[in-house]
Amino acid sequence: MSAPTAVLQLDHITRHRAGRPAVTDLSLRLDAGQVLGLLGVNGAGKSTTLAMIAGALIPDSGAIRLNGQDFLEQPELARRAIGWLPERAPLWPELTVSEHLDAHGRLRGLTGAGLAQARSKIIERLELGTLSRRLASVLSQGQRQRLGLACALLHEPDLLVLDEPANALDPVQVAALRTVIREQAAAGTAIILSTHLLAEVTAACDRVAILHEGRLRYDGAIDGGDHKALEQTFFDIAMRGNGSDDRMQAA
Ligand SMILES: Nc1ncnc2c1ncn2[C@@H]1O[C@H](COP(=O)(O)OP(=O)(O)OP(=O)(O)O)[C@@H](O)[C@H]1O
Repeated sequence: MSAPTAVLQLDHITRHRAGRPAVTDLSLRLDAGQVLGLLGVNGAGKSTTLAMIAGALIPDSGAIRLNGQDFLEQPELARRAIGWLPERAPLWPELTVSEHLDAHGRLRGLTGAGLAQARSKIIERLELGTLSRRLASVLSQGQRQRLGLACALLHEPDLLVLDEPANALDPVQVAALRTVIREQAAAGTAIILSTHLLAEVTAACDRVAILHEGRLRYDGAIDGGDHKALEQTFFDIAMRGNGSDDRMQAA
């Protein structure tokens, strides 16, 4: 029996920024219902990788496939299949919460009753009801993040891309975010999130990929219990850059 088609497949992608390699020869596979944590120190290439997955940056070389389709050849399909929350949720200060959801829905091909239904559902799920008429300019950091997540989830994407989603959230908001991630994965969404905190990965993900200086240095499952070995691996890679290929696991 052949393996199911991956939701996301990166094949040897490379991208330079300002003339220097930011991501080099990166290959990754992500299946439905999986939560992959992309872990790395500042400048490791996490945001560049996620921006390529979300279609905001084009790789210099390599291929990205979404549900088996070449992403670069079919940007429309990609837009509908992906929900992206960048590091700082890009909001228009003069639009309300509800207007943001409408605008994002239309960009993803939702209209009429379908859009109204999707908007009500996500407002209820992310508890945005009391904020729906508020302008983005007056939202707190946590509320902005919640609206950004609602925009990313509105169209029920196959793939959710979250760049440092727990940044600037308080512990209650972090717990709520993890609940949404777990529920979304249980519903079959493939999720990739970036962080520089190992604890964030062990709490929210079932797999970890460690990037260092733009290269994949480790890819393995996260099991329950003691994460000391993983912590040591991350430390070795981050501090000495010598998490060697022999540590690479099959996910
Ligand atoms: N807009 C940009 N212009 C030029 N170089 C950039 C730009 N953004 C990132 N880079 C460079 O690309 C490399 C990878 O950066 P990237 O932001 O992808 O890493 P990161 O792991 O997300 O870091 P952080 O955790 O600090 O956000 C770094 O060397 C960085 O200096």
